[in-house]
Amino acid sequence: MVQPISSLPVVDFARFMGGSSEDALETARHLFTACRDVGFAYLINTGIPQEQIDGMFDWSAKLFALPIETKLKAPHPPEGWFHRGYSGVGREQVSQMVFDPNELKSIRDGKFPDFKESFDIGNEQFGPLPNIWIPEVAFPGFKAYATNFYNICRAFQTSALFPALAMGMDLPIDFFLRYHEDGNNQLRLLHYPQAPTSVFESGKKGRVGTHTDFGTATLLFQDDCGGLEVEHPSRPGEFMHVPPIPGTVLLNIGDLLMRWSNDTLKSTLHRVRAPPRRDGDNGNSGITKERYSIPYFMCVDQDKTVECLHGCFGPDKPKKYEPIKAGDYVNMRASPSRWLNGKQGNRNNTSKYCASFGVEWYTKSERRSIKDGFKIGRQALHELTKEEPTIDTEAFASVLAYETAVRNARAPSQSASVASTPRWFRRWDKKRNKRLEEMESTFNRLETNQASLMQTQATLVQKVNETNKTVRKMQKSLTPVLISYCRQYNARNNLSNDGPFLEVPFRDGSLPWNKTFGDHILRSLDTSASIEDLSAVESRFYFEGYFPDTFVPPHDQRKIHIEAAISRPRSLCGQRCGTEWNRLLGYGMPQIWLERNVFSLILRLPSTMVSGHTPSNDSWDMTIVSDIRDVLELHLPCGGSHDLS
Ligand SMILES: O=C(O)CCC(=O)C(=O)O
Ligand SMILES: [Fe+2]
Repeated sequence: MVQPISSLPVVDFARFMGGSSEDALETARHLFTACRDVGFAYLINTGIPQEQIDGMFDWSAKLFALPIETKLKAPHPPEGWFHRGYSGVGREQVSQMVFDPNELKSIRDGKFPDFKESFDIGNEQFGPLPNIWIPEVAFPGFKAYATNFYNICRAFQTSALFPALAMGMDLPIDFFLRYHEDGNNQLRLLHYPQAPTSVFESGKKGRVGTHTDFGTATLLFQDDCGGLEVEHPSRPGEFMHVPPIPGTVLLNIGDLLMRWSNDTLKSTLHRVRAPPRRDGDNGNSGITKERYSIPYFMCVDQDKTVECLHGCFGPDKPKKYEPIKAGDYVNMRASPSRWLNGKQGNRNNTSKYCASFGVEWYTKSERRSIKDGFKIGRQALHELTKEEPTIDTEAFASVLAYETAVRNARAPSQSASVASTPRWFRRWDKKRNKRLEEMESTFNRLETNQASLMQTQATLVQKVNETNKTVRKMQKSLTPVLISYCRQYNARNNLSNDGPFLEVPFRDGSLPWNKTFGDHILRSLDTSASIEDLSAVESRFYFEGYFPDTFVPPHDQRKIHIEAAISRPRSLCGQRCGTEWNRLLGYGMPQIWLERNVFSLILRLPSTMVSGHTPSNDSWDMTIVSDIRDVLELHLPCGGSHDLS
């Protein structure tokens, strides 16, 4: 039965935060009695900015309007206790903790699964349970907004709500804060899609089944749809509508705080159904519009032990519960059957109620549909990571963080078995590792190949160097032949002064034409005229090239020597020298005559003049010596010339 109107208390935080100390105490007492008598209250003037709440609802609408593939880029892990990321419609059914199989069956035959989708967000700073975000590129701005809203809720919790509750219960003002240091809280965005009202009324669908929240307390923001129902404080089994009231935030107490307070504070049953029909609505056209809500669940730090609160027990009110570590309590709630180890569950060895969040509450067919949901999630994840197993996307990072969290932060009863790491994840992980191994072995192979290539390259370079050396040697030994050939050609075939001459290499084997010396480019000497045109500097370069280690004569004489070096001695032809010299030196003579004549000439000259090493100022003598050397070099075999090396 549902009462038409709610009669929840309203607690005004303006009087706690901005009023006198009497006002603050009065508000704190009011909060305490609301939590004691009803377990639910509307809070007003919380200081949480309305535009932030509206903004969060806008983001929530945008989020749930995303294509399913995008939403599943942040899949909620299969572990019921790992409340992070997106859960699709039908992924969860909240129900009371029930141990009797028949009762369980009757619940299952009733309204399930919950017709809603959700997205869970935790404290970004809380390592053990990392957030699972949709990659920023796929949903930019969401993470920043949601993180900020989470922090706003937490600020209200720590600066007003918990101090007020502690004050109202005559506990030290920071009492509850000391048990909530980790900020292990959970912001949940909920979306209930629209559906024909009849399906809710016939019980084919539910929104949220009857349950209590299991933590310390919950703040609940709801949109203007309605549908929330809370059990009447004094008439068990009767539910009253708790309509949304603009400017308010709902508060309700959770099971752990009820146990902690020796059942002084009340964790009240509540549920979400289709909102009440408005006057004149005969139900024929009834479509229950979609609904959004945002609960913020506050939880005790996992490692803190809660023990019956001061002021909540006495001679006439004995302690009902053993102290319990919050982590163990969560465990017990997540898997009560495992925790009870076959024993019958009852209100003494467990808490009174349990909102089931473990898959163990589902029937086989439900589990199958859940598995399908996971499959889509896995595929989305695979899509995201298959191209680059080491890609640094947020989703990949989330999964890695999730893996670490599953291994490290698994609640004690679950950590006993590594096998409880979700199978899909282990398979995916195995594949990923295999791919990484393959990549590594490919890389190693490539590295080995590269090393042997480098070895081959080194050998080749060595061979090329050796060949170059040989070529240089050959060139060196060929240089005199080339010099000889060119000069012979120039001398024999171009007796006139017009050229064109062949280029005669310098002694060092380099080719002089167009060679640069500092700013100078050596002009090519293809005619006698070009020799005549040489500047003093050019003639010096040419001279030094053809006669290294030799005394350098004046410019005019240099030109004569140069001409001699590239063709035939000018001094021995033309006007200054008669044909006798030509004949003597063998121009136009057969080789055999030439050699005989040259030797006879050498025999007639002093040895110092022949060697050409002795500097002499006598230009004529120098010219003759040079000419003779020239002829020797020109006409005798290479070995015959002492200068050619
Ligand atoms: O959607 C709502 O208004 C209530 C949700 C709720 O009670 C819960 O998630 O625990
Ligand atoms: Fe709830």
